[in-house]
Amino acid sequence: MPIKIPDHLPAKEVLENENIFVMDESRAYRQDIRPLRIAILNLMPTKETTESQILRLLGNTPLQVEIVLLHPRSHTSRNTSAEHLEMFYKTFDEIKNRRFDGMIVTGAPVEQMEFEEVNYWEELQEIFEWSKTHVTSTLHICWAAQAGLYHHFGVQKTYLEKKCFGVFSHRINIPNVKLLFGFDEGFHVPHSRHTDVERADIEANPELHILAESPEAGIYLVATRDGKQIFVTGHSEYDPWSLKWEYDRDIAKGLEIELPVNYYPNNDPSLDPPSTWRAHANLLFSNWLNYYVYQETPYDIDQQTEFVYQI
Ligand SMILES: CC(=O)SCCNC(=O)CCNC(=O)[C@H](O)C(C)(C)COP(=O)(O)OP(=O)(O)OC[C@H]1O[C@@H](n2cnc3c(N)ncnc32)[C@H](O)[C@@H]1OP(=O)(O)O
Ligand SMILES: N[C@@H](CCO)C(=O)O
Repeated sequence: MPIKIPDHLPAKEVLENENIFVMDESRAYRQDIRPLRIAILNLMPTKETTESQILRLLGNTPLQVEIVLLHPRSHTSRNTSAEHLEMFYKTFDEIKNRRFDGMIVTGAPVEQMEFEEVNYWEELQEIFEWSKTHVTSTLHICWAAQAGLYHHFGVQKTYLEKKCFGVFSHRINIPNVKLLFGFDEGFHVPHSRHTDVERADIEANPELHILAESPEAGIYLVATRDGKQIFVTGHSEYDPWSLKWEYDRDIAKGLEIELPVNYYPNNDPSLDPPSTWRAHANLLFSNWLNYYVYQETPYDIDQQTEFVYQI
């Protein structure tokens, strides 16, 4: 939440220069407050695990957040029960006449097929188009980041020779961007993917900015200039155990898989992996909710306004 301080207090300029978000009294007085409406399009097979991971991060804010869980109607889930979906989820058709302050689109284990082979691709494209007019800011995670970059900007994914698997160190590329407020210069994020996006393909589009990346794992955070679309190639939302489950699963299946990098103490898979990315994950989600959703969305959500923020 922003600090509200008197309009002409000298500390206002000092804090603004340090990138602390300060709201003067006159703006604070004018600001109306209501719960934020966030849609979560959950494409993961392990939907219940992902629900906890994302809600844990969205819950770490003083803002009230109202959640609408979505699943693609054009896909029959193998790993989540129909009862669970019936009880807790809606489909796009049921909500497409509403507007949302924010939307999160999760990853999905379909990255090794072409986008057009994914059976809900057409529906996802329809949702991506709708998000441009009905959602203030959309956060795309892992495969959804690749899908969104491809749909909106024609960025192709590329196949990695070896799975990018582990916890990698990252650095900030552009200082003073609100999504990265409070971040340390170096921070850690898990990645778990067989595909990638190329720097040159992102840089070729002047609308896109690479906000953070990793020398080993590559591009991590990309945003449009107005912050309306955020693309996150890693899994900051993962639990400490998520990479272990994936590693154990692949070993049990007899798949070729190396130990996740920089994960187990002494690279010993019998030892408990510590979480080294939780603080960053919380900050990423609360910065997004605060600066890209809450501060930008209109009080009357059905009223369309232009974004004022520019990176
Ligand atoms: C790059 C990223 O975004 S990473 C994020 C993805 N990571 C994860 O999902 C990690 C957790 N997932 C898992 O561990 C595994 O997917 C498991 C254990 C749940 C299932 O593994 P498997 O049995 O080998 O795969 P399965 O055959 O069930 O297919 C996996 C998923 O892909 C879906 N899928 C397969 N083919 C298609 C297709 N053509 N179009 C759309 N979805 C497809 C399956 O339907 C299933 O998803 P669902 O449960 O929502 O229906
Ligand atoms: N994180 C994914 C990558 C495959 O899409 C997994 O290992 O399940």
